Amino acid sequence: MRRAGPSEEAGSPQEEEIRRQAAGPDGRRVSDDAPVTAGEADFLFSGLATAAGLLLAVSGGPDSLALLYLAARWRAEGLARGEQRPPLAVAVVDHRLRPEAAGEARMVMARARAVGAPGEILIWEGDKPVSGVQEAARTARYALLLAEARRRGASHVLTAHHADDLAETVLMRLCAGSGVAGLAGIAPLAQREGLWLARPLLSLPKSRLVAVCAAAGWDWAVDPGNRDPRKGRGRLRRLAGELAALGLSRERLLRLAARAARADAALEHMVDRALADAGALGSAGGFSVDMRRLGEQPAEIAVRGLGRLMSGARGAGDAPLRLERLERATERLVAAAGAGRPETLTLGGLALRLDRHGVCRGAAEPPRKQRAGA
Ligand SMILES: Nc1ncnc2c1ncn2[C@@H]1O[C@H](COP(=O)(O)OP(=O)(O)OP(=O)(O)O)[C@@H](O)[C@H]1O
Repeated sequence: MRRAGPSEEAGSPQEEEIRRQAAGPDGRRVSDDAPVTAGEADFLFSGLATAAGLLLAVSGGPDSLALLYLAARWRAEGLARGEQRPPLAVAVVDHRLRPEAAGEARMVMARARAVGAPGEILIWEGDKPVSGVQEAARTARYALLLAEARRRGASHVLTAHHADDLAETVLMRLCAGSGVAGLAGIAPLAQREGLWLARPLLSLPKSRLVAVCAAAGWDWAVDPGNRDPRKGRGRLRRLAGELAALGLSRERLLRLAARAARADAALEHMVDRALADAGALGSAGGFSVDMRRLGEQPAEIAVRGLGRLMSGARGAGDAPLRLERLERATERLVAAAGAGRPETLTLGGLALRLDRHGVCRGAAEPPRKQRAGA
């Protein structure tokens, strides 16, 4: 008898569960314009009930105002039923890049007060770079949010990333030729500098978050996330209809992300074993690994293993390693280890030295001056 294979049409387990919980008694599909129900929010926030505290990152756009509304309702209704709920606080970052941002920040503070959550306006002070300002703003934003969470004793920073953000990210990564980890898109929960970054709304389309604000009678700022339609994400957003007509719909992109995330988790599990097998030792500042043993693994596992050791040895704020460079470095080290030949190379601020026994040691590259004098 032929066993049924995995269904191509099934959504991610989380999506399915939300549809099941939110569908009416007759099991109808939830409309993309329906506000998020209290039952759905219970499910979306269920993993956060025992957190030490939640800091909500609210920009004043409809997505993050909906996050504020839903989290505050979930907390109030849960407490009223005698259930455990963490304290909430709100933070808005004024990057001092747009004059309207100050007014938007005040509006967010008023909403926070209205739901009884303490709030803080965080300012990105100082000179702004001429190029790459959006990237620098994002880095500064997360640093400010994490510092504020720490100050308040919150364990989690919550952002309002949603399904359209996730689909767009996957599309951008496809365009950039990313690997499996990149195609997994945005993680619903990730550790960042000893705190948690949580995105509880990732399975909901943006239209449902707009519907939450509309139903609550909450005005929102003209979406600060709206981008120039001629560039990057804005351009992809403009093409979304055409891509969907070709079959590259939001649902398919989400399915791809869920499958990539599943494959990524399996590969990471293999990396754990491969590194233990290759006697890997790592700390902030350096690592060592038997490259000959690591090189016996499939190339994907060797690349990830070396990448993980390097990330651990580098600073938390360092720019991520470029995948192509990591792939080339792994290839060179594995080939040299196999031939019993010493090799030295530098990558991402680390010097990687392979001895003739196949042991590779990575350490922070000495500053240029010191090297010149050495
Ligand atoms: N100025 C801000 N203040 C507080 N939170 C913000 C601000 N801007 C964005 N956020 C939070 O980040 C989420 C994502 O926002 P947005 O899509 O604009 O980010 P991005 O620039 O694409 O960067 P990334 O997706 O990497 O965070 C928002 O839903 C909100 O929770």
